Amino acid sequence: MSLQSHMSPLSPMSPASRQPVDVLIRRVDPDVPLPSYAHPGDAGADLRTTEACQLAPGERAVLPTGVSVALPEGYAAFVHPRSGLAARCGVALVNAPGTVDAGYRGEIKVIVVNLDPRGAVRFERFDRIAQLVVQQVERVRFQEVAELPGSARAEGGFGSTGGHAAVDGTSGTSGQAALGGQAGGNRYASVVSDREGQ
Ligand SMILES: O=c1ccn([C@H]2C[C@H](O)[C@@H](COP(=O)(O)OP(=O)(O)OP(=O)(O)O)O2)c(=O)[nH]1
Repeated sequence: MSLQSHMSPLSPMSPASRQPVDVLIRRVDPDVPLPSYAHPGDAGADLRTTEACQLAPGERAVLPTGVSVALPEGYAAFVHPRSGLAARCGVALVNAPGTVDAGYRGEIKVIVVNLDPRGAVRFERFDRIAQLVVQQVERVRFQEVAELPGSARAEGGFGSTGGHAAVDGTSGTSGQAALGGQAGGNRYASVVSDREGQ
């Protein structure tokens, strides 16, 4: 019997059909728990800080995780924020997602920032501060051409499809530049009309 004939088209692939990829890991801090997935099906394995740290509003820090890895060629790992810390405390990663290259053998670090305008955030040693997502990545050959092939989106970007009240084209020069200034066609009125049409 083929695999497809006894699986509904909507059923997820059986976990047994995808073998985990082995990744060599070394503890820089001998006591740190290894990164682990909290639930079956999770994409990210939690990373912990090996240093306690307190961040005032707006402050950032580069925190050590106590581990280094050797990823197989063709893979990279991405350091992602934890949504619970973001929603409850305003903690973000400055460079989210951080990229860990296959050739990197140093300790994985996490660049946290406290975006809460009022409250300080404190991390204790071994608190889970981020999650590591390991993915296959392509290397490409850039082929220079004089003209690119056409597409439906063409050069539209930076809010060209509307839908955000905050995109009013008036706050900040960098925003204006990104929207193509006054001629960008994405000022507040056009965003409102876009919403009314939904
Ligand atoms: O959140 C992060 C991001 C990066 N790294 C490590 C792994 C990565 O392979 C290396 C370099 O990262 P990246 O390429 O982002 O840094 P860069 O500023 O471009 O430095 P470099 O010139 O060393 O590539 O730093 C981390 O530990 N955590």
